[in-house]
Amino acid sequence: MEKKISISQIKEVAQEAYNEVKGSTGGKNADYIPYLANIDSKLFGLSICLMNGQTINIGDTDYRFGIESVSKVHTAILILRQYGAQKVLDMIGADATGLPFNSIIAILLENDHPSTPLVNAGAISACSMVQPVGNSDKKWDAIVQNVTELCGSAPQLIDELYKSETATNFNNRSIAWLLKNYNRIYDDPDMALDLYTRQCSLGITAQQLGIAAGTIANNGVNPVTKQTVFEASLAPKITSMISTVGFYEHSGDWMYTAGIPAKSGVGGGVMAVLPGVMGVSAFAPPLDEAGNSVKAQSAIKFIMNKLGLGVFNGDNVTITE
Ligand SMILES: NC(=O)CC[C@H](N)C(=O)O
Repeated sequence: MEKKISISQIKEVAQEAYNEVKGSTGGKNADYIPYLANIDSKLFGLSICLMNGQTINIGDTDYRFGIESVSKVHTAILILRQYGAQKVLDMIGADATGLPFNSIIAILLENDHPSTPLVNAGAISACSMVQPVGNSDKKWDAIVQNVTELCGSAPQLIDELYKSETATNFNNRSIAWLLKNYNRIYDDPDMALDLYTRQCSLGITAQQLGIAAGTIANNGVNPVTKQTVFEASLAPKITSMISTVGFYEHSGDWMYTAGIPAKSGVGGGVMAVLPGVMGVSAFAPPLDEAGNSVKAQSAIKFIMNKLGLGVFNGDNVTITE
C-alpha cells in the first residue's frame, strides 16, 4: 500500500518517543569493560537521518560514546566492499547464532564457522580479512576511512576505552585463537584481535550513527555527503545480516515487535535501518541482559509502531515535506 508520512509527523513522534522513554530506569551499564561502567547512565540521544540528508536530533546526540559492536556493521560493509557478497558468505557466513555476542559454543555448533561478521567471532575474522592483509597500520586506516565515509565525518579513538578493553579481553583472545585453529583467521590472529578491539573503542555520536544507518537505508549513498560509499547491491546483504543477529539472542523478538533491522553495542548505541526511508540511531548506556540498550530499544520501537512503519509491512512509504 501507498503510505505518506510528513517530516513534521516524524519530528513529533521522535520527540514523543524521547519524552516517553527519557525517565525509564531499566537496565545497567556494561561493567565487564571498566571504562563503560563509569559513563553517565542518564545520557540519552535520538537521531534520525532521512534520505534527503535532513537529520532530526534530540537529546545527547553530540556525545561521543564507544561504538563497540555497532562497528561490526561498518567493518562487515568494508569486507563486502573489498571481497564481494559471495566471498564474505564463504569465508565467514551470514547465519544467526541465537547465542550471546561473545559465544564460543556458537563457533563449535556452527561447524567451525564464525556464523556472521556481526558477532565477536565473525567480527574478529572480518578484521583479519581487511585489506591490505599483513599491514596493521594500513588495515586500521581502511577501517577508519570506511567508518568516516559511512558517517560522513570521522570517529575518534577513545584511548582510555581501548586500553581498558585490551586489558580485559581474555574471552576474545580465546575466540581469535580458536578461529585460527579452524582456519577462519585470514591474517595474524593477534593483529586481527587488536584491530577489532580498537574499532570497538572508536568514539562516535548518535548523529554519526544515524547517518551511517541512513547510508545503508539509501543503498550505499550517504544522504548527507551524497558520496557513494558502497554498491547498492550490497545494501540488502548488510540489512539482512543486521536483522538476523543485530540484537543477538533477542533478534527475533526485536524484529517481531519493532520491525526494523537494528544493531546494538555495549556502549549503549543502536543503529537501525529502514530501507529507502530512514536511518535511526539511539544512545543510552543502560543495557538489558543481552547487551542491548534498554532506552534505545524502547525509543526506536515507539517510533516504528506509532508511525506504522516496518520492513514487513509491505508499504511503499513516501516522506513528504
Ligand atoms: N556487544 C558488544 O558491543 C561487545 C563489544 C565488546 N568490544 C566485546 O568484544 O565484548
